[in-house]
Amino acid sequence: MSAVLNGPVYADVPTPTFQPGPAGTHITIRGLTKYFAGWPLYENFDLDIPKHKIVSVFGPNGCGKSTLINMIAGLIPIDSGEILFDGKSLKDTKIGYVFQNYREAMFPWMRTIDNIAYPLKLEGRSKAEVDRRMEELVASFDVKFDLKRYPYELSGGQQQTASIMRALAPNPEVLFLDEPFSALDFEMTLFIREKLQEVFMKTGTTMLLVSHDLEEAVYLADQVLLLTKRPTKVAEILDYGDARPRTLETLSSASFVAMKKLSLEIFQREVRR
Ligand SMILES: Nc1ncnc2c1ncn2[C@@H]1O[C@H](COP(=O)(O)OP(=O)(O)OP(=O)(O)O)[C@@H](O)[C@H]1O
Repeated sequence: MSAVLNGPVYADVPTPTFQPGPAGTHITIRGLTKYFAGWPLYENFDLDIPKHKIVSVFGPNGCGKSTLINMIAGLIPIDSGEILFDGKSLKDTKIGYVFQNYREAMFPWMRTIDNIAYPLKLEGRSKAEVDRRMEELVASFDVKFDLKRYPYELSGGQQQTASIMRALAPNPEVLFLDEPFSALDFEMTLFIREKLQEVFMKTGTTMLLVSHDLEEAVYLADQVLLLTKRPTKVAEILDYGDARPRTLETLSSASFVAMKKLSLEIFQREVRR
């Protein structure tokens, strides 16, 4: 009894209520905390990611760009916090993920076409549905290579094209792209960049893109999310509203150049801090 009477007195601290993001928010991140080996990478990190937009994540080396999208995509567990998609949890949300290393992303024992159709089969779609979706994807990606080949028989660009098709096959609500162009040559980078923009203009799929290349990050983005060094915070969020489709001419337009310059200034400020 005395243990109960003399026990610690807890103040009546209200538990913080979940603060939803502004209208148009797709992904709400609240109180996200992640430590690696006892060191904080993210601590009490909040972010709202808008719906039907492409958000490019940019920041100093090792600040946690990949870890951030991997935590949102559920590939890396978080220590604490909450991540909701339109108020739903990840398990009720359809997502797609494109890896930097396309060579390890595809099942080598499956033909390319079966790799692409795999998520549809996993969803239990009928053969007719799978065939219809595959035809749509092949047409929209203007595929000129033989999808009956095994992934290792294709060029790097063809493999990355196939892995983007696979990620898009089930019409995800969110597409995550971790350095999707970094292992590609320039010609293939341009091709895939245009394809992604076309898909985005047609479907409005929310996309989160990690890129080391500032030009590429800005070119595709509606919003550039600039991060600080770790423990990582939002340095700034810049809106970039140039009309789509963006083209090679966009790269020399005054608004694009100004956006790139401003992003670079913020990036350098954070690197030197
Ligand atoms: N499994 C892990 N164990 C320990 N530390 C890790 C682990 N994964 C990532 N880190 C560390 O967390 C930090 C963020 O890594 P992450 O790869 O997310 O950064 P990034 O910004 O994407 O990096 P880069 O710019 O080099 O691509 C780095 O310091 C990294 O060393």
